[in-house]
Amino acid sequence: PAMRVDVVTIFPDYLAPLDLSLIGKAREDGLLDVRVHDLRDFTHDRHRTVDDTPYGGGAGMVMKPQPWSEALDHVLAQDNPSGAKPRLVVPGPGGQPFTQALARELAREPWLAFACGRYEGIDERVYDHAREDLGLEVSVVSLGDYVLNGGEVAVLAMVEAVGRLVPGVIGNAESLVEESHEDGLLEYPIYTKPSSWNGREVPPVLLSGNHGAIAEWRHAQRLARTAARRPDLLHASHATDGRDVEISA
Ligand SMILES: NCc1ccc(-c2ccccc2)nc1
Repeated sequence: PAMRVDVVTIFPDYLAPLDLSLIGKAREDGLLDVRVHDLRDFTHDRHRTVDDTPYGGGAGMVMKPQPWSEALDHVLAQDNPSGAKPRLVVPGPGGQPFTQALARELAREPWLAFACGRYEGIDERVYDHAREDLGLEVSVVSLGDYVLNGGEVAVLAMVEAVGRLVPGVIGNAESLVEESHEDGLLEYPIYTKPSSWNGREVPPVLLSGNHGAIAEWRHAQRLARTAARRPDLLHASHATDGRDVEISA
């Protein structure tokens, strides 16, 4: 069964990359049903106004609640005779961290709706309305502690991270296992032909055919890389054997 993904944004063209390559093919194959909605289609004034000044003062503008309410009503009503509900995901710098674990969780949902904020964000009553009146589960999700100009770029990243986990989207060619963050360690260095390039050799163990030694070397590299670059990811279960391992920066 396809996963349905709705995205509401004032910049629908920003989501055009979802028509390309992997996600695009998954859409053709009917594995992903991605629909992009222009928030301005749910305004009724001549200027298609979606924002206004913040109560309480402060810089910037706030997204008005009414267009969002009508956009969400449209999403919920479109091709939805059973009255099913999507999980609403709102990218924002103040959200819970987006992790591979959350991507896996979202990949199990039959229907996701993404709300792309712009300006300083969306009127808080939209979140309350979605939860209390529309009965939606609403998750505010952050891709990292930095501020973008809007949620569209974050949605592209999340749809790619989640979409590729939907069964059938990734062929067997692209392996899904042993990826960074799949089991909490960063990935090991990888090499391909030629074995000698630019005066630089591929680590001999990888040409040895000794699969036990290769697996050992790779695990040691993952531990060392994680210790060097992401010590926050290391925990007790990743006990090293104490031997030092040379790694690239
Ligand atoms: N964590 C990345 C991220 C996601 C969304 C936004 C954002 C900025 C302005 C308005 C609405 C959302 N910023 C950063």
